[in-house]
Amino acid sequence: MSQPDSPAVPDNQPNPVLVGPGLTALKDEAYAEATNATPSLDADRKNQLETDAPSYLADLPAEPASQDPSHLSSIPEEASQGNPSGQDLLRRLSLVELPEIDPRTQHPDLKLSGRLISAAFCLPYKLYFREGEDWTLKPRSGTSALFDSFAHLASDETKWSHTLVGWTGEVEPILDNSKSPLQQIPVNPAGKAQPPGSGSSGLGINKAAALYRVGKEDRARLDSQLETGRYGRILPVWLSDVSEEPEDHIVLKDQGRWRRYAERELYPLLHYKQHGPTDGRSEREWWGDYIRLNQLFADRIASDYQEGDVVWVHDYHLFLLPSLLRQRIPNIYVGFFLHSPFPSSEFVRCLAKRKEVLTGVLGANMIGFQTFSYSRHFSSCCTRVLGFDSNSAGVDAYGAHVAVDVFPIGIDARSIQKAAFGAPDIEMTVEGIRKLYAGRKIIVGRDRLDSVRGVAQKLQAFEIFLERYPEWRDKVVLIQVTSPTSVEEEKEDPDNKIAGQITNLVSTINGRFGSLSFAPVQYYPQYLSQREYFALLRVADVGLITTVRDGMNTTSLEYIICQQNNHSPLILSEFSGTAGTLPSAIHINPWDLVGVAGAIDEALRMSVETRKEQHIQLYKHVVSNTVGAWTRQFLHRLLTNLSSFDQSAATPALDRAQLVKQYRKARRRLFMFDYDGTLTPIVKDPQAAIPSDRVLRTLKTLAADPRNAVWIISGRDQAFLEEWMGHIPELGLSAEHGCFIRKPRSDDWENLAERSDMGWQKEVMEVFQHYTERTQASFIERKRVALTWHYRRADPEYGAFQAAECRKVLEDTVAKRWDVEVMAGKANLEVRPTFVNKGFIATRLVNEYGTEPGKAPEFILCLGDDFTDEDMFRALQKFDLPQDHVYSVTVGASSKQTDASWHLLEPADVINTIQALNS
Ligand SMILES: O=P(O)(O)OC[C@H]1O[C@H](O[C@H]2O[C@H](CO)[C@@H](O)[C@H](O)[C@H]2O)[C@H](O)[C@@H](O)[C@@H]1O
Repeated sequence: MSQPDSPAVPDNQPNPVLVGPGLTALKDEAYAEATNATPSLDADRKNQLETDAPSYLADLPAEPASQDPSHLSSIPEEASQGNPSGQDLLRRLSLVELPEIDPRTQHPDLKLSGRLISAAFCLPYKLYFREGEDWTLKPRSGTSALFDSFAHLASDETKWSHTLVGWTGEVEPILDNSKSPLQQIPVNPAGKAQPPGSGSSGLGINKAAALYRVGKEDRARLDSQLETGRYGRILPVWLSDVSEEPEDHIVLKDQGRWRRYAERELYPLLHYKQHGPTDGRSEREWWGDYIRLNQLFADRIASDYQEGDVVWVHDYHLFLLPSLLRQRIPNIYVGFFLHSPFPSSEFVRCLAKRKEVLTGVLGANMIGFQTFSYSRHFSSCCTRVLGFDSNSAGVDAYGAHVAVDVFPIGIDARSIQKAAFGAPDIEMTVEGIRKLYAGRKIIVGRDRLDSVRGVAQKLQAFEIFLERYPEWRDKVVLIQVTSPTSVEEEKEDPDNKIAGQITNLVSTINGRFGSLSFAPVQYYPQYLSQREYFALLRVADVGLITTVRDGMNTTSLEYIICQQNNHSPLILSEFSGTAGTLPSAIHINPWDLVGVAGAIDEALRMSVETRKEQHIQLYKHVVSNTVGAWTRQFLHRLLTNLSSFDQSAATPALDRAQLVKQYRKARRRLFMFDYDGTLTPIVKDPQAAIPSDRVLRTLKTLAADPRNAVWIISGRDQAFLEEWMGHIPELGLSAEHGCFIRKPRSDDWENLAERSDMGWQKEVMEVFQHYTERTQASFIERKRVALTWHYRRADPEYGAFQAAECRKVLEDTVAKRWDVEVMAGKANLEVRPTFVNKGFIATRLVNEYGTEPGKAPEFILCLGDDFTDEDMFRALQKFDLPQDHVYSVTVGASSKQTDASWHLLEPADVINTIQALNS
C-alpha cells in the first residue's frame, strides 16, 4: 500500500488547527514518549486487543483462511438474505477454511527449507537508543496491513519460520530527563559537541543533521531484543556510509537520506506526479544512496540465507533488491510485491533510472500488484522501455520468465473488529461523538496529508454539496482528520502548500455555511488514538474517500468493519486501488466535484434496505480477503509458479563440452545458421542489423575447415546476404526462407520459386498497405518473393493488435486463394510460398553433406531464434540420427516453446560457442 492510513500511535503530532469538541487534541509527546517508553508496546497492543475482547469473538478461528474467494458461494443462504450481524458473518466465513501451505511437504520439487525472509524498508518499530541500555521499541505508524502480514507469518497459523529484514529507520536518542536539552546534543564527526543552536529546532536538536555512533555491543543488544516477537525473528539493517570510525562503531548521519530517492523520485512518479526539471545533482546523490541501501539489504539477506529459503521483498524502496540477490545467489526464490500504484509507461519513461529500476525488480520470480491495471502497466513498461516480451501472465526477461499477478491486500479483520468493538472505553467515545453531533449526519474522512489523497477535492466537493443541496445545510457535518505525511517529498515542501490549501478551504466553507454555534467542517490535522479513530468510523453516516491515487486504501476496509451494525454507505474514489475490489461502494471520480456532491446526497438519502444490501457485499469482501488470506495467496501463487518453471520442462542450455567433443570426432560437419536474432541482435532498423567483424571472422574461420559445410539460412533477400557475407566464398547462402540458394564457392543463385505464380504478391501488398497507413511507423519490406510487414517501430501493443488483425485478413483471403503461408515473426508478418521453407533446405543439406551418399554428417549444429527456424528443428527430428550428432539450438529463453533440443540466451553466446569450436 502506498503508505496506507493507519490508526497507529504517533511519534510526533502537530498542533490541531481547528480542534472540534469530542476528540482529544494531542500534544507533541515525542520527548515524553522517548524518555518514558516501555521496552516494547507489542504487549500493550496485545493486551488492549485481547483481554478486553468481547466474548462473542472467543470461538472464532484466528483468520478466515481462504485462498480463493469462490468459497463465498458456500456462505449459508441466510447470511446474505437475513442480514446477519457482522460478527455472525465473520464467524461463518471463518469456518470455510482452505488448507495452509506446508512449505516442507508441498512442492517437494522446490526443496524448500521452510524459512521465509521478508524484506521491508523499515522495521515495524521506531527505535530509541541510549548507550549501554536496552533499546526502546515503539510501534511504527503506517503500513499496518504489511506489519499484520508479518505477524501472521510469524504466528502459529502458518508453518513458515519467519525472519524479517528491515532498516532500523531513523534511530533517535533517548534524552536524559535530568539534563537540559542543550547538554544532550549529539556529537559532530570529530567527536566534539555541536555548537549550541547549530541547526537546532524544537528541543535544540536538528534530528535530521544529527550524528550518532552505535557500538557493537548496543547493536548486539538490539539483535537479541529482536530475536523473537510478534513478527518473528528480526534482522535489522544498519544503513551508513563506509565508516572511518573504528570498525565496531556504526555512524548514523543524515539518516533521512536513505529515503530520498524512493520518496522524492519514485513515490511521486508512481502516483502520477512529476516534479519540475532540476540540474540532477541531488538526484544522482540520492540514487547512489538508493543503490547502497539495496546492496546492504542484499548483503544482510545473503549472510543469513540457506538453500531453499524464500525471500519476499516489499515495495518501491527495494526495487533493486531482487536482482542484487539473484546476482549473489542465482537460484534464489524471490517474490516482490508493490504496495503502491504503478503508472502508465508514459510516466515511467520520464524516470532517468527507468531501466535500472525495471531490471532491478525483474530479478524476482514473481511480481505482485494491488490491481490488474497496475500489473498491466508494469508488463507494458517492460515491453516499451526494455523491449522484453510480455503478456498478462508475465515478462520474459533475460531468458527467465517473471510471473506478474494481482493480489489486492486486505486487513486483519479480526483484530480491527476487536479494536473497534472491544477496546476499553470505546463505547463511551462513540456515545460522546454521537451526542456532540446529535441531530446531524456525520460524514467522515481520514487521510494522510499528501496531495494524492484528494483532501482538497473532498472539501471542494463538500462545498458544492452544501451549495447545491441547501436542505442539508446545518444538518450535516464533515469530520476530516489528516495525519501528517511520512513521505519525504511532501514533508520537504517548504511552503507546506497542501496544509495551507486545506486550512483555507476549511475556513471558506465554515465562513460560508457555518454560524457561531456550528462549523460544518470539523478539521483535525493530527494523529488520532486508535480508540478515537475507530469510534469515528463507527459513528459515521457516510465514509468519504476521494483519493486521486493510491495503492490500497485500508481506511475504507476498516470503515466497513466498523459499519457492521449501521451499514452506512462508503463513497470511494475510482482512483483508489481498493475500488476494484469493492464494487458495492458508491464509486466517484474525485475530479468531478459535482458528481461527488451528488454522491454525498445519494448516500445520505439511501434507504435502509439498500444500505444493508451494499454493506453485506462489502463486508463479505473484507472478512474473506484478509491480510492473512492475502499473505497465503501470494506465497501459494509464488510457489506454484516456481514449480511450473520447473527446469525439467525447460529447454536446457547447450552443453558446450559435449558439443566440442563431438565436433572434434566428426569427419563431416554441417552448420546451419539463421541470421537475424541468431548471428546479430534484433535492432529497430533491419538495414542496421549488419554482422560485426567478430561474427564475420568467426564464420570465415569455421568455413575454412574443409570438413565443415557452413550455411546461412535466412529470411533476408539475396542482396542483403550478398552484401554482408557474399565475400566469404566458403559460405553457403539461402535467402528468403529457402526461395534462393547460393552454394559455397559459387556466384550463382538458384531460384527455387522460379516457376511459381507471384500473383498473390499484389493482393498481399494491398492488405499490407492498408495496415501501414493505419499503423504509424510500420513499413513494408519488399523482397523478390517474400513480403514482410514490419511494426517494430510502431507502438508495441497497437502494432501487435494490428498484426493480429492483418494476419487474420490475409489468412481468410489471400491464403485461401493462393498457396502461401502467413508467418508471424519478430514484430513482423511475412508471406511466402508454402512449397519451400527453411525445413526443406535443412533436409536437402543433411542429405547432401553426409560422409557418403545416404549417410548424414556426423555433426550437425543448427541455430535459429524465431518461428521460421522451427521448421529446421523439426526437419532434423525426422532423420533418425544419434542424439550426440545433432544439436538443434534455439536462441532465447529456456522457457520458450520450441522443437529445439537446446537453448542459448543471445547472439553473443552463439558467437562464443563457434569460437570455442574454432579454437
Ligand atoms: O530468418 P532471419 O535471418 O531471422 O530473418 C528474419 C527477418 O529478419 C529481419 O527482420 C527482423 O530483424 C530486424 C533487424 O533486427 C528487425 O528490425 C525486425 O523487427 C525483425 O523482424 C528482416 O528484415 C526480414 O526480412 C527477415 O525475414
